[in-house]
Amino acid sequence: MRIAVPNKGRLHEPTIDLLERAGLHLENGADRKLYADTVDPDVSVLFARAADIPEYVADGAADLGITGYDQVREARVDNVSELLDLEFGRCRLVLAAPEDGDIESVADLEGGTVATEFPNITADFFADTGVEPDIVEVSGATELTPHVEMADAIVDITSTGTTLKMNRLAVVEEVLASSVRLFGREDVLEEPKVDEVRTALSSVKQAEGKRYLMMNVPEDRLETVRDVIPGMGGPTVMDIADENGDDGKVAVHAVVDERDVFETITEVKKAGASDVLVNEIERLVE
Ligand SMILES: Nc1ncnc2c1ncn2[C@@H]1O[C@H](COP(=O)(O)OP(=O)(O)OP(=O)(O)O)[C@@H](O)[C@H]1O
Ligand SMILES: O=P(O)(O)OC[C@H]1O[C@H](OP(=O)(O)OP(=O)(O)O)[C@H](O)[C@@H]1O
Ligand SMILES: [Mg+2]
Repeated sequence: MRIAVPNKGRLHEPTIDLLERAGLHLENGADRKLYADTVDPDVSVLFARAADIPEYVADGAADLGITGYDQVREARVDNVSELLDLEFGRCRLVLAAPEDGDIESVADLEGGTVATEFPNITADFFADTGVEPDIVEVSGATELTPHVEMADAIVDITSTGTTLKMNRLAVVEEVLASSVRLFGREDVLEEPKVDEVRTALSSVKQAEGKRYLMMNVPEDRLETVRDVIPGMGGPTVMDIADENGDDGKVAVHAVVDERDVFETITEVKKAGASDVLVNEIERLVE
């Protein structure tokens, strides 16, 4: 099983980091190499440009791919399926035009020109609107094209909006919302390894929003503490082995939403718990 991952650019680091956290440690993968092995002898990694990854997967150079949804859509590959939203690399493809110009709606682009690094997505977007501008493909610095009379508007990536603002461009309409996805070629999806990889990556995502709470609770307060612990299933309750005689306490462990931790600590303290520890969780397979 081979996974294609971004070789550089902003998606490279977070993707490698995710694979590592998922337990798929890379080996022999020094920078600038084309391939790397992983600790799993059945899983290797191919480094490729973010934009090339969907085609590599579709054509069989790799079986699974990790790249932006925008790239998957732009490649128009029809034999791959999405397996998991990895929820980083969040951005929007937007139609944007000069702030103080005449383009205020999609309809204003009839007979106009739109520059983009994403000609297929742009064509699909306009096909749905019935408006038919010329679409000009550029390979970078798209934001400049309206100011050099190459285009009336652009379709480009935005996240913080800084680049658009710097270039005095305003969003006319959202074209596509994107984030990084795990996807695979349809003829390999039934292989058990695909699900193993998907589960490993998803376990990291699951763990990100959770914390592992540990606390000591007097046995006679256990039910009260139980009642104020939210989250996954019931807490785990363990006897505390105590050489100096039983002091009537148990250890309570629970997985709790990160957002609930603050309130939960207040509540369990009130209910009689002590020695509360909050731990990060590396992976969580439900
Ligand atoms: N500003 C941004 N915020 C969030 N995600 C982004 C942003 N810009 C790009 N992305 C996501 O990252 C993907 C790759 O962009 P990136 O700029 O890293 O590569 P690239 O410009 O294609 O690299 P190169 O052309 O140098 O190989 C995009 O397709 C998109 O999914
Ligand atoms: O809304 P913002 O936060 O400003 O982000 C948008 C910018 O980010 C991307 O460029 P990137 O930084 O990847 O540089 P690149 O043009 O070299 O790919 C994208 O092409 C936009 O130009
Ligand atoms: Mg870029």
